[in-house]
Amino acid sequence: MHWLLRRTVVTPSEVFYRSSPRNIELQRAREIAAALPPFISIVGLFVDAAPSEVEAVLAEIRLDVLQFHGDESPEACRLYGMSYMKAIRVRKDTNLLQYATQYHDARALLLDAYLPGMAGGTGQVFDWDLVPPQLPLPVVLAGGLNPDNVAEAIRQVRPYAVDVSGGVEQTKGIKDAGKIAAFMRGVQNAAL
Ligand SMILES: O=C(O)c1ccccc1N[C@@H]1O[C@H](COP(=O)(O)O)[C@@H](O)[C@H]1O
Repeated sequence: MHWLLRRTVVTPSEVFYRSSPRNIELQRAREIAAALPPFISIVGLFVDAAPSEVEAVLAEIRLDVLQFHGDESPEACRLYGMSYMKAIRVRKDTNLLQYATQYHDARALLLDAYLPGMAGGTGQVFDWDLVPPQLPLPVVLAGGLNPDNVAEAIRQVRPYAVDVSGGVEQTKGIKDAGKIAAFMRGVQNAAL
């Protein structure tokens, strides 16, 4: 789920990554997409998926944005001619300016925590001081955000949007409406 900060817009993500507890089958993803009101963007999350896998999803569901959360090259991200976000798992020596150049046509860089052996969705926060203030691409801040820390994260990083998964769940894969509402209040409290 992503929150754009200038306007409060919520964009749901559908996870197409078999190793994730949040992985969703095509049929269910289609049902969710069909139930959404108009003007809501749907993000499809992939981790090093084969092009045939991404194409199979695109043939069934109208995704608006692709979120590449693995080690996809810029060329791999461009294969579909669609808007995409590249997720970068940030650690001390990550050169985000270099990534912004490599993925210059991405709609945003999505910054997540680095945890060895894990693609993402870890619920871990990374050191927000590692985000340079003048990145030339919009930043979607992710990684361990929750209702208690999101306002501080926004004040410190000033991202274009925030993204949360585990921080608004009851159990892995099951979202909690109360926590989502609390998270939204946290976003509004940041008062940029
Ligand atoms: O949600 C997952 O299981 C997942 C698996 C593989 C890659 C990314 C995944 N989720 C995304 O990770 C970030 C941060 O999540 P969290 O808030 O720390 O739980 C977010 O973009 C999730 O959509």
